[in-house]
Amino acid sequence: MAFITFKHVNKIYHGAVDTLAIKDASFTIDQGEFVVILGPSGAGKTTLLNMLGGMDRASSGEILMNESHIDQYNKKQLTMYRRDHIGFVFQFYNLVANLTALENVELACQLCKDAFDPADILTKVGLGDRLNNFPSQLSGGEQQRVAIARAIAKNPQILLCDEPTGALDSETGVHILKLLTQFCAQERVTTIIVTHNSAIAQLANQVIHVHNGQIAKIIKNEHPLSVDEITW
Ligand SMILES: Nc1ncnc2c1ncn2[C@@H]1O[C@H](COP(=O)(O)OP(=O)(O)OP(=O)(O)O)[C@@H](O)[C@H]1O
Repeated sequence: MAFITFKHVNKIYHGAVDTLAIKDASFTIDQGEFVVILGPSGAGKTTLLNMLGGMDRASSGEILMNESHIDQYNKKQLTMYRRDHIGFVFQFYNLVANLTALENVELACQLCKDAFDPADILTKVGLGDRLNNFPSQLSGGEQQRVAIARAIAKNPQILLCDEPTGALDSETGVHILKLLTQFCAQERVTTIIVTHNSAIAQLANQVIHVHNGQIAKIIKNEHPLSVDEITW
């Protein structure tokens, strides 16, 4: 049994005009995999990630994590699922501006059962000497490292990253990808990255190509490249 399963998932956004954002998506992800969801703007990548992370619901179909039916969870169960199992990293970091780096990570850990020590994790991502800096006193790459520390410190089973290097120059992006791949390998945390950057796909065990709301193809990669080997 796979760790994560999507079976015939559809997502319709209801509005003045209904949008079928995801059509009949089926795939599986194993524990500890590094997965890239790749596709152009508007393809439905974020919609897939939000359903995976319990931030949004499928309109139909099944979503399972460890044999639990996420698609049937009520609001409270979804909150617990997000809190206990999911770490999120966003393109624009989403840090709290009036909290320091340390306080941002502490805040995310407060409600978690098995959280790591926030200062330890910030030190691991190379920010041991920046604990008391506010986001505005950090570079974009450093802010993203705080955001990764915040997601990792919860000790999640799944790390979901939406264009985590999208706002960074390529050199800083490489540092961020190294952190993510190292964490995935060392802690065996299933890591799923949404991007339109096909270079990043070379790092993945599995690449899920999304076009017009459909899974266009799924490529399994027995020998993913390391971050130093990829060409941008
Ligand atoms: N809350 C919403 N309400 C209505 N339509 C939405 C909503 N969110 C997304 N959509 C639509 O669903 C489709 C898929 O959007 P989604 O954000 O998942 O794409 P994406 O591949 O992540 O794009 P990008 O790379 O630009 O972020 C798009 O047509 C979008 O306009």
